[in-house]
Amino acid sequence: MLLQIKGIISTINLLDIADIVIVAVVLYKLYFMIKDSRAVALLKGLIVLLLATLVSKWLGLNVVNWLLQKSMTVVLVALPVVFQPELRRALEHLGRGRFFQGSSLLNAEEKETLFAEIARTVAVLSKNKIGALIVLERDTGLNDYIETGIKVDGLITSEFLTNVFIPNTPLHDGAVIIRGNRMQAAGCLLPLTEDRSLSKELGTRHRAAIGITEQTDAVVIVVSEETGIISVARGGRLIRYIDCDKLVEHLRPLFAAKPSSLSEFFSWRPPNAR
Ligand SMILES: Nc1ncnc2c1ncn2[C@@H]1O[C@H](COP(=O)(O)OP(=O)(O)OP(=O)(O)O)[C@@H](O)[C@H]1O
Repeated sequence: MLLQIKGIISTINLLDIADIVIVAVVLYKLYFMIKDSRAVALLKGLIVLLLATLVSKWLGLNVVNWLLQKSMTVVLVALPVVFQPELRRALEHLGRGRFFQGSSLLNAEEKETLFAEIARTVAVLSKNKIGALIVLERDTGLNDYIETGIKVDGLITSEFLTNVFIPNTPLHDGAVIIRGNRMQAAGCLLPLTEDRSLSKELGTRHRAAIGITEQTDAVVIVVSEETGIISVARGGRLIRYIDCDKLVEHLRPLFAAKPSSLSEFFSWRPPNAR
């Protein structure tokens, strides 16, 4: 027995170890990607289906086994369709490494100015219960959504941004999209989330904020017209009841200069704050 183990160990070379490490890291990342997501429920369903298939084969239930095998095929074919947004985000994340990415649009000082202007705007809007939807572009281009609105090219200042959301003005309906420190468009239409587990009190403004962050890596700030509550959406999750003074603290890490693509890949976790 000991000799056998020694024999196996002596056949393992560096490439085998690298092979095992890569598979382990990929499985570990995969686990964190699907943890807390709807993929977990689906994975459980698949495991049940797999077990049922094995048991039916073991018991000799030929027709049941045949049916289960066919349904496994159908489920596997349907997976890319059902998880299109998740797959898209994962692939975009891979392609978003430093190697592929242009340099950040803003330097540290410009970012701080932008965040301060946004925080001042949000404070005014929240206090006066003026609804707002502010989308901050990150690495995923938002041109498709910019096209749905009215193009506006202007440096973000608190006065300018506040003005856009004043009720009954032409641009107040829909979302503002910001790239770098410039507004690209206002009155933009965003995709609504289809997440049925969301609280009924969240209307289309909040659902649009979550929707676009499911499909892109954008960060969205929402001010509720009804309550003045400030929320931040990212990665398909909504963090509510954000203190206006703390908004910058929420934004800063999301726009921090990135480490190399490799270390970013290994350190990535799906956002899970709600
Ligand atoms: N798909 C969308 N894309 C962009 N903006 C949208 C979208 N759907 C709704 N909105 C904005 O949200 C407004 C309606 O908000 P609604 O009251 O339905 O949402 P809510 O989440 O309850 O927000 P609030 O708390 O501000 O009332 C619209 O007037 C529009 O400005």
